[in-house]
Amino acid sequence: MSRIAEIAAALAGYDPQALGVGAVQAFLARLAAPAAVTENERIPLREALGRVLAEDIVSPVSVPPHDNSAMDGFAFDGALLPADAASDASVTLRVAGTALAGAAWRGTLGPCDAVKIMTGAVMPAGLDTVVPQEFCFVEGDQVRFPAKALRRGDNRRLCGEDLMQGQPALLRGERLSPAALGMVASLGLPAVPVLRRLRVAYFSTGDEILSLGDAPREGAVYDSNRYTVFGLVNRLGCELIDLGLVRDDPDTLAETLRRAAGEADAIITSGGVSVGEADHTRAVMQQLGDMAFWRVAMRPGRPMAVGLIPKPEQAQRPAVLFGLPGNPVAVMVTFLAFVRPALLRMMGCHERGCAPPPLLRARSVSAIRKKPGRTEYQRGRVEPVPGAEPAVRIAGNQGSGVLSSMVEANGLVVLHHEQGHVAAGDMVDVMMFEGVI
Ligand SMILES: Nc1nc2c(c(=O)[nH]1)N[C@H]1C(S)=C(S)[C@@H](COP(=O)(O)OP(=O)(O)OC[C@H]3O[C@@H](n4cnc5c(N)ncnc54)[C@H](O)[C@@H]3O)O[C@H]1N2
Ligand code: MOO
Repeated sequence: MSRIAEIAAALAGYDPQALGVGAVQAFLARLAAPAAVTENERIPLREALGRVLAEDIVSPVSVPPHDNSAMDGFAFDGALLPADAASDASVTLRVAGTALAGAAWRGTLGPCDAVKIMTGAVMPAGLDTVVPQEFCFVEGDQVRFPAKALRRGDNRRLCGEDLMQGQPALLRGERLSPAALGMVASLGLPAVPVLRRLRVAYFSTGDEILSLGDAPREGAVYDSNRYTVFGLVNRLGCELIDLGLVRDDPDTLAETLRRAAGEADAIITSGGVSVGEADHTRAVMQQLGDMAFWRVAMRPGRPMAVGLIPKPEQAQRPAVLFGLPGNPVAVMVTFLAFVRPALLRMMGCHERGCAPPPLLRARSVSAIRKKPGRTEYQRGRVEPVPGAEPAVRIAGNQGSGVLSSMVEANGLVVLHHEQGHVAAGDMVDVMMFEGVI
């Protein structure tokens, strides 16, 4: 049995002519093998943004490396605070010295001594609490402050409270965010082991498509999908192999598809997956690979093809093909809902990192027409509303070829499979995509 047939057989109620969004996601979770990439390399931290860790990172040190102050103020022994937390008493101590960040104070303390301390300075031995300087009155070498607002241990950061020496700080499969880069740097590590970039080949199909630089001609449109996909794939940190624009000619299509499978782990195409007469794309895909052609119960993005295209060296894992519909917004929506999670899985990301963006609840300013029985994604602009839930407004023309409303939008209003019309003022789910795609 072919791999596609095997996965289809394992999914209850699989119907390629009316596949729900959830069923597509479940199918792709099986098709896109986790960690298609195994080769790894060690690279400088500065180059590692968006890359996927190939090994766990175990903390060689504790962070912070010592107990230190979280405030500019005075360090003292918290045992000197009155037992009654509500007490109006004030505490008066002698200031024995000053501890600076990077210059610890190492003097000897008397029983009622405090040390003036700066944020980040090492806590002097025996002192465990810091009173911020705003609460203090200083006279000569005496400092006085009200006890009321303070608890023992306040304003002190403990050694290892962020990361403990010997503990795993980050796990294999983490896609390195700016915060993760900073965290690795806080451990003093200048380089990280990462998996090699996933290689994604792309080509556009269609005789009516023009490349940039071509003179306009009647009935033709410029190839916008190539640039959208360039942006989408780059955002994920994959290597894009741009195979350009392929005419609707079976030999050229077959040659390009073979080349794509030879060079890449995944292949994305746009156009030619619907039922148009002049399209050879479907036939060529079917001839070269193990394919499924779907009508997904969604809008935009109804026709879609997925499959496996074997590599020239048969022993190697085949390339996963995502044949996206030609309409520019359908490309983006199917990428966000289906291709992106699958690519993340293939890149070696851990499960938590592979999910589509979480949904935000927002109040719809617009009434929205919606037929139950398919999932619809409408471009929307979410704005914060002071003191209330965020509001979402449907952005312009929702035609699946209209990119201007996609540019205006910052999220997709997700109208779920069973959902019907939405009245103005109803709450809806929005998949925020700013910074994601
Ligand atoms: N009888 C039916 N017709 C259509 C159906 C259907 O189910 N039955 N589905 C419609 C839907 S929905 C979509 S989406 C399209 C998808 O068709 P294809 O994937 O075969 O795509 P094309 O026909 O090649 O192109 C569709 C549309 O997009 C424009 N396009 C294509 N490539 C690009 C590109 N690289 N850059 C910019 N624009 C592109 C193309 O000019 C067409 O306008 O089929 C419907 N029809
Ligand atoms: O479902 Mo198609 O992708 O909208 O235009």
